[in-house]
Amino acid sequence: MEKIIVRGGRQLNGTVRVEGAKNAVLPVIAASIIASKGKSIIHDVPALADVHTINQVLKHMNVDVNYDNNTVVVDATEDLFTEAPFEYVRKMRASVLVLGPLLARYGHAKVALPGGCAIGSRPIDLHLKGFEAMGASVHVGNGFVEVTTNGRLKGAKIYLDMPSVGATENIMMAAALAKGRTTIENAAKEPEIVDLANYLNKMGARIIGAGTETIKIEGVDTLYGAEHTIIPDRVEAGTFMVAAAITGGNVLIENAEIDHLRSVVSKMEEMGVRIHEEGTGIRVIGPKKLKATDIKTLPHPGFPTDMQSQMMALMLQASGTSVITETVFENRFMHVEEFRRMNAKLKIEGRSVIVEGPGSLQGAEVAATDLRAGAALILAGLVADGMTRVTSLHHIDRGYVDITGKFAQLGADIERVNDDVIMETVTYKQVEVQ
Ligand SMILES: CC(=O)N[C@H]1[C@@H](OP(=O)(O)OP(=O)(O)OC[C@H]2O[C@@H](n3ccc(=O)[nH]c3=O)[C@H](O)[C@@H]2O)O[C@H](CO)[C@@H](O)[C@@H]1O
Ligand SMILES: C=C(OP(=O)(O)O)C(=O)O
Repeated sequence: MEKIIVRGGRQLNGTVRVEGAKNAVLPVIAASIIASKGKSIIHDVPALADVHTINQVLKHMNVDVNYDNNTVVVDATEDLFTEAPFEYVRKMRASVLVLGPLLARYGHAKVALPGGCAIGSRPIDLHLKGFEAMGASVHVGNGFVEVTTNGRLKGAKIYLDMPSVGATENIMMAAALAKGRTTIENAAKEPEIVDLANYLNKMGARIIGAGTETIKIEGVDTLYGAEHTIIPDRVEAGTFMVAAAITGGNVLIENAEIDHLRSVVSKMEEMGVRIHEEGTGIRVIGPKKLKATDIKTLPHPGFPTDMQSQMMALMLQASGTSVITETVFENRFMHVEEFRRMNAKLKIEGRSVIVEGPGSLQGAEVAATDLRAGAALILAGLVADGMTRVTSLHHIDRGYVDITGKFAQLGADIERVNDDVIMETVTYKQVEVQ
């Protein structure tokens, strides 16, 4: 079994570069299939398992996709097959983002139902309500959701019950080719929404207001391939910010956008961490002693749920009682049990976790329950006494490129090993000796 092994006690120092954002690149690659003319060239595409999955989804639909040297070239000008099967959606929920583009271009899309996952039930009802408001019919059966429309979608006024990132993206993509104007109210405001709107506008779409709670989309007849560079990954940047802070280190995080991280910066400063912009990056200097704080996850610009578990690791080292309240997902505390295996003092009370610090964390064998939880366990391992072994690495590989190499470059004692290989080698050596 593959494991990441961390031996705690090293301070992290140096420079690390952040990749293009996973949560921006997935909708952008999905959107590239709306272009019935021309190729799209997408730069700063991270070599993640999720990128591989979305590329596979596109290839399955007869799209010509080439990924080389962090650049994806997409040619979707041939006739496309409008289905995404369960084998891809099972691996990555963001596969549902092909619904909007396919519906807009072909009036038909069929995608396996994503189902729940380790952080919550994650329905897609808001995506579907949006499509229905634009005149589409939705049919759910045999594990699939099928969306169809006779002729072109029609622009509509759509109010989202909550500012869902995926629903905002799917509706924005569908509306780009609809007849007339679509208005999305209570839209998600995440930087990744802005990145997608910028890319769609380069393709010929007419979208204004992305990044605010009202997005207006004037439908056009055709979209064309376009060239685009993906924004930096604010969650990867945030993860390295915590790494610097938790080890009392001094790290320059390059290619990080401080404006995308205001809530994280503000909370970490409250904890005593020094943070400032430096060139195109962020410098983070950890204090000798961290202070406790409280956090509530919220849609952007509130504190991001994708940084909740990493901040929990940081709070475990802070003096006093901290409280984390998770309001975005109903079940995103699976990492609490794993932290407890490392001697963390944590108590779950409804949607909050009470963190008692500073703890004396102990190395243990722990499992990544989702991708951010995996990163958080590595962070805890950086300061734990002894050796921490993190398993279920497929989760981490969805969202982090070479996390082991990047931490090692900053001075961490960390390696990725395959136990099976070690066992085989040991057995072989024993045989030799005998
Ligand atoms: C690929 C990607 O970009 N993933 C991000 C995206 O996920 P995703 O787009 O799935 O997240 P949403 O913003 O849609 O979900 C937020 C909340 O709304 C609920 N909901 C959502 C849609 C819907 O139709 N009905 C409904 O009830 C969800 O169950 C959840 O409780 O935003 C999340 C919230 O910032 C992040 O944690 C994920 O990393
Ligand atoms: C929850 C996340 O991603 P996804 O929506 O792809 O599961 C994440 O990036 O933390």
